[in-house]
Amino acid sequence: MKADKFKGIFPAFYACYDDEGEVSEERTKDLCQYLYEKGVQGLYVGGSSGECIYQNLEERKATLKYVAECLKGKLTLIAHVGAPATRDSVSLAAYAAELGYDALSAIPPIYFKLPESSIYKYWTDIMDATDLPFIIYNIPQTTGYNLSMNLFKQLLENKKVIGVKNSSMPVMDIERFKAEGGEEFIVFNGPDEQYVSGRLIGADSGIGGTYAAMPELLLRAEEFVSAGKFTEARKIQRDINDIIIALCSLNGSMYSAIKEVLKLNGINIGSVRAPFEEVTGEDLDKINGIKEMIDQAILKHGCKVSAIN
Ligand SMILES: CC(=O)N[C@H](C=O)[C@@H](O)[C@H](O)[C@H](O)CO
Ligand SMILES: CC(=O)C(=O)O
Repeated sequence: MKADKFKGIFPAFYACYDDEGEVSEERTKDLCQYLYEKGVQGLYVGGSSGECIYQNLEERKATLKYVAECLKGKLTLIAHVGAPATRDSVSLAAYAAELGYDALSAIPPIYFKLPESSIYKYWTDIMDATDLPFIIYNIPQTTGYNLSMNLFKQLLENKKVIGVKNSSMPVMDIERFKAEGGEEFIVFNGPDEQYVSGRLIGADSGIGGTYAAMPELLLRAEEFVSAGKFTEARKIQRDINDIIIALCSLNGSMYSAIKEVLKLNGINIGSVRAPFEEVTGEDLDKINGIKEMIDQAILKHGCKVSAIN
């Protein structure tokens, strides 16, 4: 197991739609190329940011396919295959393996409040479907289930479990998962607002829903952390947080705000799917200001604008 390929900055990939709201091959590949050129280490495809819960299986498979066609062998690709029914997750997992993804990941079952035995079975059924390594996704804010140490330890007995993406807010959860998982076990920081603190307390890497809006800043934060430059790291985290708060302060979903920012960067991946709401009216005019905040922060912190050239 080469842990290094799971180290670094992994933007959560967005759903890319055409003007009619259908998954777009061309726009999916545009976003792939854009992020590749920024120098990120990998992508987390089809998660919350991929609007997975609002897409059908065919759409999710199409996205997995377009991303693999563009970036397989170039970046580390993690397929999120969580779905309400185990059979759909298994079908997505098998397809991701066929496409050559590097790892699978999944949220726990949603909607029904199932016992831990069912959650264990759900994740294990996904793992049994392929030879790929597996990354547990703990995101209690959206799933209502917070991974217990008990179930975590049980899952660690399966050698396919190589990591956890932890999005719960206490950074101590990251510390505990790392302590229990061990040196080789990969812990991904979930909350982008706590990237620096997550890394300091034990996270190896980060997967985040806002990274693709400002990959330069996250890559730079990582440079500061790995160089032990903690004052600089804290300062860039503050600017990242101001940007996230601004992205979340508009009248539509954060993903809509981010997609509008991306449009200003020349990347049109359409809008968001209902029930997510679009940013509209006067709030749409505020996007220019957010893009300006990102550009200013990129300059201020001496970020590389492109990894290629
Ligand atoms: C609750 C949630 O969606 N968490 C995401 C994944 O961990 C984050 O990446 C957020 O999108 C990000 O921290 C902005 O709040
Ligand atoms: C991290 C995130 O936003 C996702 O699950 O896609």
